[in-house]
Amino acid sequence: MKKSEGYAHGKIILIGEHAVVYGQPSIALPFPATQIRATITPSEMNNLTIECMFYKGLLNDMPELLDSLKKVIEVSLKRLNQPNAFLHIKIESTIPAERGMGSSAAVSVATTRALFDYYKQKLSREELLDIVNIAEIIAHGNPSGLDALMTSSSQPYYFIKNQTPELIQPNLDAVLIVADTGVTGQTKKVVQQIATKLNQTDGSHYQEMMTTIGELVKKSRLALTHNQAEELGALLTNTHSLLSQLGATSPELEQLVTCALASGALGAKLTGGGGGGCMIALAKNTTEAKHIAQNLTQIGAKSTWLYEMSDLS
Ligand SMILES: Nc1ncnc2c1ncn2[C@@H]1O[C@H](COP(=O)(O)OP(=O)(O)OP(=O)(O)O)[C@@H](O)[C@H]1O
Ligand SMILES: C[C@@](O)(CCO)CC(=O)[O-]
Repeated sequence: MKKSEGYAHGKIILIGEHAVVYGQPSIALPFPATQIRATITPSEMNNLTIECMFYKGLLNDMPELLDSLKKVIEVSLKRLNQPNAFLHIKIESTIPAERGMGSSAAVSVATTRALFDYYKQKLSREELLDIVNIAEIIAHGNPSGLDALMTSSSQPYYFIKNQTPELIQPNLDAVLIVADTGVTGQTKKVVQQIATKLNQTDGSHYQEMMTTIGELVKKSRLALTHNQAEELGALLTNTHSLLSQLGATSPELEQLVTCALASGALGAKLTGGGGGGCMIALAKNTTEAKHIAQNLTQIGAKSTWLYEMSDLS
């Protein structure tokens, strides 16, 4: 039986989420600890069928929640000149959905890769990002393009919307803890709420916050590449405070950030779209990171991961 597979992984935004939508820089890391696989086989029903954690059935009957997946399939098949393909598309994922780890972009990346592979067509990086970003407009409303890049790349990037992303080479002896509140985030909603704040008559205060986040990102790049863990930690915490003022946090995120800092983290912040989802904390070393992760679990974090920053050197 003909079969193809496409893969993508999660991403962690170290710093710059939300402000990146408005042209500020951001720094993000690939997160290969979480993965998505899309598998394509011929459909036994002479139709296009989908199987994933949210739904099993015909493409045409998919719930609105999966509109971005529907879009990515339609756009890919159109570009492949296969508008009436009879396929079964199965999505298996260890990226928690709606938690700021880029699950929507990763589903699109894996599915596009699998479809192009099924029809033995070359897929350039530009075309992949173009297709995924069309779907991300549905998922996020006004995507920066960061998630599409990061879920399909294996290296860290310094990213500014509509500019060629710059690879960065971290030099940091520290460990990042990633913790999931277990509560779904609301990226699209938070992106919309921030847009409303920026557009209101007294929105200049929020514009200034975006610029400040951009400055903190630039400083973070220096700290990340010059082994300045304490400096980076402070920059992360400052950014979290600005993201909170922008309305991107949630009670569960606040609880985990406060707990991480009280447990000795050098810094902590939400990551991704916010409104729930995941947070990150920076620890001096693995021992401290394990201690912080343990405390986060005790107060309710659903999952925690340790990310050795030296692995990126
Ligand atoms: N395993 C999956 N199977 C099918 N669709 C999925 C799966 N995981 C995620 N999705 C799609 O991605 C959507 C979640 O996207 P959303 O932007 O809210 O979260 P995220 O991408 O994880 O977070 P962020 O964009 O902040 O990093 C889901 O509503 C669904 O459409
Ligand atoms: C919140 C945001 O900055 C990151 C979501 O992972 C949105 C985007 O960049 O498209």
